[in-house]
Amino acid sequence: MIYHIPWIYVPVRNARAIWHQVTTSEFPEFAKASVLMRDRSKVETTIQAMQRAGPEALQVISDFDMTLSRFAHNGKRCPTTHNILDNDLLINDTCKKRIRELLNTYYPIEIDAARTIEDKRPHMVEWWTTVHDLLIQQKVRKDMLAQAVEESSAMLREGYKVFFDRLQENQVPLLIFSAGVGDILEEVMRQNHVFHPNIHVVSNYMDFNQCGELQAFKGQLIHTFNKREGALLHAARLGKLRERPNILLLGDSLGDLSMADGVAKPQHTLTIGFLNDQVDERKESYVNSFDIVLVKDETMDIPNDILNYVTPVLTK
Ligand SMILES: Nc1ccn([C@@H]2O[C@H](COP(=O)(O)O)[C@@H](O)[C@H]2O)c(=O)n1
Repeated sequence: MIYHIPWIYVPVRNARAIWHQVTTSEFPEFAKASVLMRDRSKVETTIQAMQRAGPEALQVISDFDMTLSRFAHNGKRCPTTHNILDNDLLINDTCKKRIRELLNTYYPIEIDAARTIEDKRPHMVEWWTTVHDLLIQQKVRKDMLAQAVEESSAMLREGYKVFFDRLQENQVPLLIFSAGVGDILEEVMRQNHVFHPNIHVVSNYMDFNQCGELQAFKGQLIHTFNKREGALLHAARLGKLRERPNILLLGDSLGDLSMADGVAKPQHTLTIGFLNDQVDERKESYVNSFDIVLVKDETMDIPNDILNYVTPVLTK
């Protein structure tokens, strides 16, 4: 007989094994129905090893859009950093219409479980470059960005403050590696009072002319599926950060798994994947690729629980 229990994805073949897993866990929070794991005992051993090494050995590498920020709230989609620019303050109606058409064309390709990453890459380059060109044509104004963020429905995941503050208090570096728009994600964090000094951002930053109008995007384009190149390119700039051997990695796309490829000598890596959309189609590949998969979970509860084990509470 094959039993299925919520937090373990693979079928368990006998009642003794189930009893063992239910009763011997040091990590009761993994019993949440939204938590899937391919190999729970490996996850637990990794957390224990990270705990022994302490916060000095830890770094967190995270994607931003739909990972630190929410995918949905009260049944409505929340905007990505690109979508926040869809505002009358910044772009005209024709441009909005075109950007929405592009989203409807390319987002389904980005999340299509039947296509390979190699197949998706050229489409992503096309999507990002077309949208960036449109934004440049609109001469998006730097002084309007903060208001656009204020007026947007962007939200960080529930429990975000505990997450950001805990990392800052323990001086654990947080590397945000985003294919979104760097200026916008910084502003989202600023307005939520969590843009702490331990945060380093690698993203697509806007380049403004002397009048404060968008004239280009800086550096090499980052899209969902070229983060490995970005990680290697920025490795030198990240200096000491690269030397922290234990990594907690958070992402919402299989492309995010390469965000840690620039780390010098990784020892213990724990990957958490937020599975927000196309759950049934993508569940299997996410469980095969991430150590922990959080299904339609809009909270930071599991990352916070893990940080509880690995970093001490220093205030209150
Ligand atoms: N014009 C665009 C381009 C991309 N997006 C979405 O933004 C996300 C950014 O990537 P992360 O690395 O931060 O996850 C990506 O998943 C795209 O769906 C967009 O909304 N508009």
